[in-house]
Amino acid sequence: MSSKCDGTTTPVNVIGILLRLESSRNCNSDQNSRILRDFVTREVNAFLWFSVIAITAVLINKVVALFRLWSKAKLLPGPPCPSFYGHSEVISRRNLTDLLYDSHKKYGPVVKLWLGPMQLLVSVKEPALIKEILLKAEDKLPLTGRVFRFAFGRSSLFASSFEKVQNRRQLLAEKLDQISFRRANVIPAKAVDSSVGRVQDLMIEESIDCNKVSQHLAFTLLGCTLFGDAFLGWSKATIYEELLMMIAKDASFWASYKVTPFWKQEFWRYQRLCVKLKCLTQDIVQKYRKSCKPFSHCYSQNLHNEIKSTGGEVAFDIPSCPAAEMRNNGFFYGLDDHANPNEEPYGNIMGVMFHGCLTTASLIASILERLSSNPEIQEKINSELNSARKGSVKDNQKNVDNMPLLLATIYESVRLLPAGPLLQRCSLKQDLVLKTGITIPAGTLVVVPVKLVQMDNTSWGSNVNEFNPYRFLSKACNGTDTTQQASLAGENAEDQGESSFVLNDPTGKIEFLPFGFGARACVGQKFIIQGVATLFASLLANYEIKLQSESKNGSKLSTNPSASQTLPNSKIVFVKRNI
Ligand code: HEM
Repeated sequence: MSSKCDGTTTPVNVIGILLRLESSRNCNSDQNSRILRDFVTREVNAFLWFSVIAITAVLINKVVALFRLWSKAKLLPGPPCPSFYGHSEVISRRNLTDLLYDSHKKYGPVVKLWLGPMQLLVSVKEPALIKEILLKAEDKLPLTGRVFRFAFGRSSLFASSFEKVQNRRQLLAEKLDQISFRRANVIPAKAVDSSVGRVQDLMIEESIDCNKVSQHLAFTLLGCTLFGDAFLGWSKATIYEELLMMIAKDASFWASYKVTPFWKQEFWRYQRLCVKLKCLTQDIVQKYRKSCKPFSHCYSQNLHNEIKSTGGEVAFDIPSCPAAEMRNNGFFYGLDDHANPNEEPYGNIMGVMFHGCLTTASLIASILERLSSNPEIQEKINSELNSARKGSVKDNQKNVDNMPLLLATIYESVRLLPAGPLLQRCSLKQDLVLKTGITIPAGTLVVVPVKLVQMDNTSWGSNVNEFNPYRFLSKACNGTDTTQQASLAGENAEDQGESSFVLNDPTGKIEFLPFGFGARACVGQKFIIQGVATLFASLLANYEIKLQSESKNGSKLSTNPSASQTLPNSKIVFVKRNI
């Protein structure tokens, strides 16, 4: 007799043995499944415990970070928080610049606002503090990179971390310097030439929409810079411009989603526009690479002859640009690196077109608006242009360099209407400790309200709201180097007669921030100031810009420094000069 696993006994014979074998197999499989069940239960329990511990650790971390942020933020001045969710509701009801204007007035140069329970915004308005922050905080908020990433893929020029953009920034700056040095004048002259053709088409009842023409001039200027001759003969340029503007309209909206909105049809429509733009970018880049002789000698000679034969005049001499030199130094060489897996092919190029077009269009619109409502300044610039031409026709750069009133007009226009209302910075990893002892916690969105800084009467004088390019000029005394300061404070230099002026270049002054400052300042600043100056020199040589009579009354800009200074988009008229 032997016992079964359940305790019963079976006789020792063949059948018995078979039955015993069978029962022991059953018994083993029961045991196995019990062991398996125990194992699974233990594993699941271990996993659950691990998850609970991990989630608790994350939560504790968050709570500690929250308390740390709150305790540090408590020391910063600012309006009391209306709810756990911060000031978001107040901000959505009011313009942020207006809110900051009132808050700075009440709380001083540093003000905090809560955008959410974990998102702190600190605004700084005092020049010394601004300088320190813009030099110390080199990162930007991740949202900045998201606008470009959503539209054009991963980019190494417009990303939030400074580490990622450092190299490409330097490379772009070098390329733009080369362009400024070699062909600063030929680009705008051609841009004007090609744009004016379009300007005629855009004319409705002899007047033209200021924003539309500015957008077109900016697009042509940037296109000519990046793609050379290939751009001027490109049949798809108009579609490219339209696509770029359609994307620009929605870019911030889609980037504001924390989770990519795959479920929205409109999002896919937007993505299709971005893909189309990429295909067109590829097309023009290939054309550019094939031609690879932007502004060749041949073209400039033809253009020169053409203009001479029509009796017109170009503002400046057109330099030749040897093809071999351009082939080796092609604009995209190194800038759009296809071998880099962290970059979308053509992403940087689309990013530069996007940012460059929007900001430059806003600057051109502002200048057109100011010039059309200040005909006396326009005429003075025109006589400045005539004397510059008499002086050094051969030296391209010197011509705009010798036009201080034109340059001052550009600086004054961008002071009154900067491309964006805020500069933003962020120190992603470390707290920012300022010399004054103020600590701004890591991850805080630090903003500089550019409009408020550039409209501050303590830096710019009592006439801060007026368009007065003379604030950037000093009177040159008897041709000597001695200059009389009539600048920043905005004294009326124009009252000092028709004597020659020298420009007090505001670049690098912390009260003048349209192109930012510090490690993340705009790479295109020098290039675009020179480009736009040459563009206007060419434009004013051929046309007088006038405000259409019925839009005169409605075109006054607000004089309230906190008010959002958007241009009224007046209708302007280009009147051909008799030359
Ligand atoms: C009137 C025209 C322009 C204006 C007003 C303008 C303004 C600005 C501003 C305010 C910034 C941010 C600076 C900061 O945060 O300190 C910026 C960044 C930048 N700009 Fe411009 N910009 C203009 C044209 C251009 C052009 C034509 C290019 C290139 C061809 C360019 C390239 C860049 C780049 C690459 C950055 C990113 C810098 C970074 O994030 O590190 N900009 N620009």
